[in-house]
Amino acid sequence: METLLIVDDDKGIQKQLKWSFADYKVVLADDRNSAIAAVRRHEPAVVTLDLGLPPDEANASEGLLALEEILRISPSTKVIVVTGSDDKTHALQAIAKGAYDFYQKPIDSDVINVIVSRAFTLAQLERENQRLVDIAGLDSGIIGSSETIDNLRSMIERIAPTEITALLLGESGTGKEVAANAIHKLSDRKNKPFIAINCASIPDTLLESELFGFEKGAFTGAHKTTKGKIECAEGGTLFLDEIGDMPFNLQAKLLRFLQEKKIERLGGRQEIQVDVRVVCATNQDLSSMVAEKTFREDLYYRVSEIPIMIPPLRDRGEDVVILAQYFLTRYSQQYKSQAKSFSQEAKSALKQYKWPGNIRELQNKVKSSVVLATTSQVSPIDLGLLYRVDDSIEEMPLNLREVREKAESSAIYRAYALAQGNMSKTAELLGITRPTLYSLIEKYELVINEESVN
Ligand SMILES: Nc1ncnc2c1ncn2[C@@H]1O[C@H](COP(=O)(O)OP(=O)(O)OP(=O)(O)O)[C@@H](O)[C@H]1O
Repeated sequence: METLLIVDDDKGIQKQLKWSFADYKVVLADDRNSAIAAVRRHEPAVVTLDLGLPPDEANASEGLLALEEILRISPSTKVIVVTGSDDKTHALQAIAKGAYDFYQKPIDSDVINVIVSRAFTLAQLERENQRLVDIAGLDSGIIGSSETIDNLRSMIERIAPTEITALLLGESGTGKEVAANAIHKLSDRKNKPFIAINCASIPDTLLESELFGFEKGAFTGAHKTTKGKIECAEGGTLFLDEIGDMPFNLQAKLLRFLQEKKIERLGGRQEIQVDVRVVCATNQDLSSMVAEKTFREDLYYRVSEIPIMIPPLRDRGEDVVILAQYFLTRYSQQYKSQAKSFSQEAKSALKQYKWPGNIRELQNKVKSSVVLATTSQVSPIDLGLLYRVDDSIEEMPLNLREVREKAESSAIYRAYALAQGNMSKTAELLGITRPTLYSLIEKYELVINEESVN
């Protein structure tokens, strides 16, 4: 239960307020000293403070001093000042000193309840944000507090200061580039460039010049000598994403750079010494590529001195909610949206979904939910996710029609999750046609992700 401190010297008002705040643990104080003692002892998130405290009941000097002291001891406390019916001046003075809001007597319990409950909501959100910042605040930038992420973070902290070549393995969108960047940021190279290049997204013919650079006149269109990504990363870190897509004929040249730290630009005759640390990533099975002779064995051993597995989001437990809240806060500020938190159903839906696109998919879903949400709480509908009520047998209704309906919607949800959102596969798994699936979804008012209707 949240603690609310009421500071008022009028016993009648104390009683009235205590009675109207039955949902909180109410602590009472009747002057500045007892108010300060209560703040230190009970650390209330919200305080209502009558500005007319003894020995200056007719004015606001004691109340304003109490406000300053409370905020000095506990700057995040939400103080709602209570003033006389026509005392706007002191109310505004209090706001200028950092009070959260003001309220003018006579007391209307409905109105003051709304103000206090909003203050608690804000305090709670601020606490949640602070918790996320604490978790995320680690220099690594890798958000999450699950055991798998803790292990990943400590592994990264250990290898970052060394020159070892790490091979980051994991599904698409799990945060391989984030991990590579963390290795860079926690190393002595942190003030030098971090350069990422995705070997799969650059045509084979261009990859060599992108990486190694070229001399003027090396090929048609090479109007001036240009440095490649390796030289641009001098002193820093080069992240080679999708290393499995490196063309075979370029692999020998890459190996030479990794072993001797020397490169030659395209069309150049001169060797250039470079000081670049390399981190690689792939979601392919490099060892079977070695067996199939599409990836050089010597390069494989050179790039995978330490293989690091980045776990998929579905194996990170509560992290999905922590990450979602982090993205929600970020996008809500960016889009000036009123969406501030997730409903209980939305949190369950986030945990139930399998996230085939991992954190990238989560990020995109949260981003659109921020735009779609019409209230401060994001629902599963805003996220475009299905939400399944977890029923234990004891909680199942005895009415057979209801049991059937619940079982059906639960089966639809499971099939949908197994089919990773593909509607044709969902229908196939359930042994029904797509139109029947759609009519069941409509009947049970299940929410589906429109993007995945295919
Ligand atoms: N732990 C994390 N904390 C915060 N954001 C994260 C985290 N992991 C990933 N992200 C975000 O998720 C998105 C995808 O991450 P990233 O590009 O690092 O994945 P990837 O595994 O390299 O993907 P791909 O294999 O498709 O290149 C990025 O926007 C990234 O900022």
